Amino acid sequence: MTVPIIQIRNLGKSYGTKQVLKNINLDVSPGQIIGYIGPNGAGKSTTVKILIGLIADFEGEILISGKPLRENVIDIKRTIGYVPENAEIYEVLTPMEYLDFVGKLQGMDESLIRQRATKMLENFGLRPNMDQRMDTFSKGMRQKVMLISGIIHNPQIIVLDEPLSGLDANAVIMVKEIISRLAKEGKTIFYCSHMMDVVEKVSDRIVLINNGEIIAHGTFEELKQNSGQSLESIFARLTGKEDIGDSAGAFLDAFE
Ligand SMILES: Nc1ncnc2c1ncn2[C@@H]1O[C@H](COP(=O)(O)OP(=O)(O)OP(=O)(O)O)[C@@H](O)[C@H]1O
Repeated sequence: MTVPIIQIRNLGKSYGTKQVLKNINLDVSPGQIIGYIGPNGAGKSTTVKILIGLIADFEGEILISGKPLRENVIDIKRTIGYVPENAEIYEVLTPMEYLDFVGKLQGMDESLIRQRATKMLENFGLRPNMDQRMDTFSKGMRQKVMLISGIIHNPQIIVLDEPLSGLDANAVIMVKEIISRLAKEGKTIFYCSHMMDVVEKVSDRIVLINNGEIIAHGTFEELKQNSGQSLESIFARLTGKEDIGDSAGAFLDAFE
């Protein structure tokens, strides 16, 4: 059996007296794509921030490639790539300057950064903008640069928080394909999203969290077995929000 690359054991997190993660247990094998989904405020970003070493104060244990995260955070950070949904990007820089900065923080050689960045920017259609300041960029263009910055160092684990945010249809197709190919190469993908249709298509396993707890876990086929429903309906049912149509009606009643 493959040794899990990520082992999350009894993970808990509180902000003051408010407990936002409770007893999260999860093993992820190399090459797996985990879809981590849950409603707003469920605890997805908190889990991710702990996983990438941004939040050090948590209960339980996380092992990455068998090593405890707490004691090996600097080394482990180099093996993880993170793409946040809304990153503070240094707008006064060009994509190339920004990627050069990020790559050097990861200990990469300048010529390798330039080579990879050029190729990746080019394939995202950003070649004409490579040396333009990013303050003129659209949200989607920035998101493409963020995606590249999260993977340029060729990490073993890639954590994506709503990576498709702001991307146009073609870019969405391309990123889905990139995610699948990275997984086939053995990279492990931890994919947080609200876009159920995409989660359903790209993930090997889906983990649904609500109020800081895992409430369902399995392949999409397993989750759907009992209900025969789409992931969106399963999500609504399990998180107790089956009356969304009523809520939408009530929302619009405000105009009356
Ligand atoms: N720094 C913080 N201090 C206090 N409470 C926080 C902090 N960060 C998050 N929370 C709370 O923790 C809970 C989980 O938040 P988190 O951002 O992890 O959820 P999420 O699932 O990522 O939500 P979303 O889909 O809206 O991004 C929420 O109730 C949130 O208000």
